[in-house]
Amino acid sequence: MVSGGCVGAEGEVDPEAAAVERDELPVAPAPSRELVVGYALTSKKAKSFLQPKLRGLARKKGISFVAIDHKRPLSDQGPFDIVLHKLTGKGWQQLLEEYREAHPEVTVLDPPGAIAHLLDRQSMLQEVSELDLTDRYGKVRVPKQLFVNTDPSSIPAAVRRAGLSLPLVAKPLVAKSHELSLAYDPTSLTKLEPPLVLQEFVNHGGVMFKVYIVGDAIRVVRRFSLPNVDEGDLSNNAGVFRFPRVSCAAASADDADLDPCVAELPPRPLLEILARELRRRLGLRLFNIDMIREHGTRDRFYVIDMNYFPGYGKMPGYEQVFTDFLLSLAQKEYKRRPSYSSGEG
Ligand SMILES: O=P(O)(O)O[C@@H]1[C@@H](OP(=O)(O)O)[C@H](OP(=O)(O)O)[C@H](O)[C@H](OP(=O)(O)O)[C@H]1OP(=O)(O)O
Ligand SMILES: Nc1ncnc2c1ncn2[C@@H]1O[C@H](COP(=O)(O)OP(=O)(O)O)[C@@H](O)[C@H]1O
Ligand SMILES: [Mg+2]
Ligand SMILES: [Mg+2]
Repeated sequence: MVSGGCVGAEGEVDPEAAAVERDELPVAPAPSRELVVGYALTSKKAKSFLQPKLRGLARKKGISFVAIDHKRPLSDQGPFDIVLHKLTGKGWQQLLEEYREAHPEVTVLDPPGAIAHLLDRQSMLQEVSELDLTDRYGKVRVPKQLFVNTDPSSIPAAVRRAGLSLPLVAKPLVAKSHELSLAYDPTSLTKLEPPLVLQEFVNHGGVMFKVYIVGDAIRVVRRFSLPNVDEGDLSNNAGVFRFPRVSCAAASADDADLDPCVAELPPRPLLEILARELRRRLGLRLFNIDMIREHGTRDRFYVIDMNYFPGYGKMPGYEQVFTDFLLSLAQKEYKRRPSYSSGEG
């Protein structure tokens, strides 16, 4: 059996923490009053995220979660120290932007503009692609992909021109739509419904890695994924195969008896660089990366999906990670205040 694994980001040096250690900055006392975290989430998300264990631990640490009415101005509610949100809709975006402008002292997780980058599968992987990460621990790439918004009959020619090889994973442009399919042959490409992103299918042994990011913390879990496709499958299959959400919670692969070459977690230093760079480039603190290892290699990885504020309720130890993260934000905000630097804090 391959044991499950968690990756922490202890290797990173926080310059502020280092300064405190050297006694160059006074240590900020924990905020003496309660930390109020307003949340604007769907009821499904509130249920999966705000589990009793999280609420209980938060209460012990002086954090309270307060539901936000997404139809009313935020300034009439609260006051909040932190706002957590995952709602779409123009009305909400507008209310949130107005609130951010009026209350720069409140940490909004995360800025709507930065989130928008992950809501569209065409822009989602752009930073990973530009980063083109290669170091001694491995390479991280994006599968060759093509955005199509043309007449379906012209898709085979567009695919040929772009030099993409079959089979292709067809993904709706809008990331919150999860109706994906696999197209094995050119004719089946004409049955697809644009706008789509077509991505080369990469064999990876049926296991993928969910890399969860919460501020500076990183945790990784294994999930079952699509099996390899071989030459025989390619010549014997035709058509478009819709596939269900293979990476759902029920399919956690952390306790399965897996081929160690397939199941070995991506090297931690590689994930640390990847997460740090993406946090910085995207301006996001709450997201996840879906990664696969090219079958038959040890160190060639592909990022296939990224999600804003994913299903953290399934991340081992998320209660501790999240409450620590929220407290660290409060500390940072406290240190930014003028009263802190003038020594009155
Ligand atoms: O519902 P959950 O807990 O499975 O979380 C979904 C995520 O599942 P996972 O983290 O893989 O377990 C899911 O991740 P995947 O896209 O399946 O990789 C999405 O983040 C999904 O959000 P949205 O539908 O894209 O807006 C997430 O849905 P929301 O909870 O945000 O609605
Ligand atoms: N390029 C790819 N190569 C191989 N498998 C893929 C590829 N893209 C997606 N998959 C499989 O399809 C699943 C869903 O695709 P993903 O892009 O993560 O969409 P979603 O947002 O619905 O999770 C992945 O978890 C993985 O199992
Ligand atoms: Mg995914
Ligand atoms: Mg997704």
